[in-house]
Amino acid sequence: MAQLSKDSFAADDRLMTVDEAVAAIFARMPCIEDVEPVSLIEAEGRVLAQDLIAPRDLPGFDNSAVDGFAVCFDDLAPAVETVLDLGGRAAAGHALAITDCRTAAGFAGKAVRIFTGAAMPEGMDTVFMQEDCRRISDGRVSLPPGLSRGANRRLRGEDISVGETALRAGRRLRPEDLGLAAALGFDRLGVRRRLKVAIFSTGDEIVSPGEPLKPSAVYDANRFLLQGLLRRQGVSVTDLGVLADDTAEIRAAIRAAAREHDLVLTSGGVSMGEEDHVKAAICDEGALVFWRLAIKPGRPVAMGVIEGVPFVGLPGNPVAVFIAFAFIARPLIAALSGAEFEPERRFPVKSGFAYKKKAGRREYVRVVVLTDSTGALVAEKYGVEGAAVLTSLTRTHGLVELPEDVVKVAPGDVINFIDYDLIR
Ligand SMILES: Nc1nc2c(c(=O)[nH]1)N[C@H]1C(S)=C(S)[C@@H](COP(=O)(O)OP(=O)(O)OC[C@H]3O[C@@H](n4cnc5c(N)ncnc54)[C@H](O)[C@@H]3O)O[C@H]1N2
Ligand code: MOO
Repeated sequence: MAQLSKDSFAADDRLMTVDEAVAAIFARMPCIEDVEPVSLIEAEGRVLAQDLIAPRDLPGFDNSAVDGFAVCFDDLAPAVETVLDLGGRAAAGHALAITDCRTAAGFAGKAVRIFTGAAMPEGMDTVFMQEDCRRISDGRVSLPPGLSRGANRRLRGEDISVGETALRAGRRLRPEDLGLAAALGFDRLGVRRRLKVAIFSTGDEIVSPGEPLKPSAVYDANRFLLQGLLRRQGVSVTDLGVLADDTAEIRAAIRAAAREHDLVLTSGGVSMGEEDHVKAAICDEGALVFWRLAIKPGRPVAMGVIEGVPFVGLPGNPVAVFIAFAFIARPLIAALSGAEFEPERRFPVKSGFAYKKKAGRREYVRVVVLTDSTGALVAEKYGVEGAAVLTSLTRTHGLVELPEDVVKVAPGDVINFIDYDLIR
């Protein structure tokens, strides 16, 4: 794997903004090169390694979008109903069956009974839906006026034409992408190998669920939160458990993890106290590339390079883990995996709350989104604020993003909402 140098990022005294950190990650982070072929069904969530070029037109032939009657538009009377003889039958997957021998030379002046997906008979350009037509018993059909030329016909190549780029390299493949690839005839795709990510929690007070809880200990929420978040990113996760607040132990564990993985993530131990050993371990074992960003929650997040492998020390508070993961670790994973990364869409909503904040940092407020009596979407802040409050994540819909320059929000102000589904 390509390795990062110790001086990959330049740090200065001012707190870096989230945008600066992400831009630096994308500018400097080498992505994994290895590509593996996988079956289409295994490709969901994986990162496409090369552009996928359409080897054929889609659809491959002009065909009917409805069950009904195909005609040549020029055979229709402009303003009144038209009665035509039926000359054939076109069913999907079958050759056109000519039912009227007299028309074997062509269908001029005839209609053809046609079904959805059947190829358009040559020379025909328009299809009536069967429920708009009247069958006349002697093999004729009455067609109403008013349809436009080309109605209910799907043109060859209207979805995608041969030679066009169907999916770009770097696409994290979604179910609909697999549908498109399959429709173009691909049964395997070249994807980047899964990123190998190691995680561990730190802290003398942290106990794995299932174990007895000593006084003043807490159960490890972060490893489980993180594993879920990581799985959704399509990476392979190694759970290294909980490490005590011991710099030597943490240093050794991080070094060993870096040798076997593409990325190491920890939680806890990155703030100011003398018990915060993770930051110290990164400085000793490798190089700190940033520590503390202009973001709340999540400010103490640390990033480093150990043995050429990126390392992110997420803060201990679970909400800080969630947010620093969404806005720092997730873009980093995209960069390392060679995946495209676009800032997730923000939706304007009305604020239902008043809020004050410091200039210069970006804040994320956990909110429920409701509809008011005028039909407008209103964001209501969750009642309990702290970054340790897990129910503030489980009982809300998403985050309101308050940019660096904002210092206060009043009820009724337009603010930007990000649904959790877009960031995990
Ligand atoms: N003097 C200062 N104190 C703190 C600052 C600061 O700037 N100056 N920053 C605060 C902020 S903001 C955060 S966030 C936390 C980050 O602290 P650490 O990353 O050093 O994390 P810990 O001190 O180890 O733990 C913080 C908190 O989270 C709990 N925790 C830790 N790991 C887990 C886990 N796996 N599952 C559940 N809960 C966990 C831990 O028990 C603590 O309560 O620092 C503030 N302090
Ligand atoms: O930045 Mo801390 O993450 O608010 O609790």
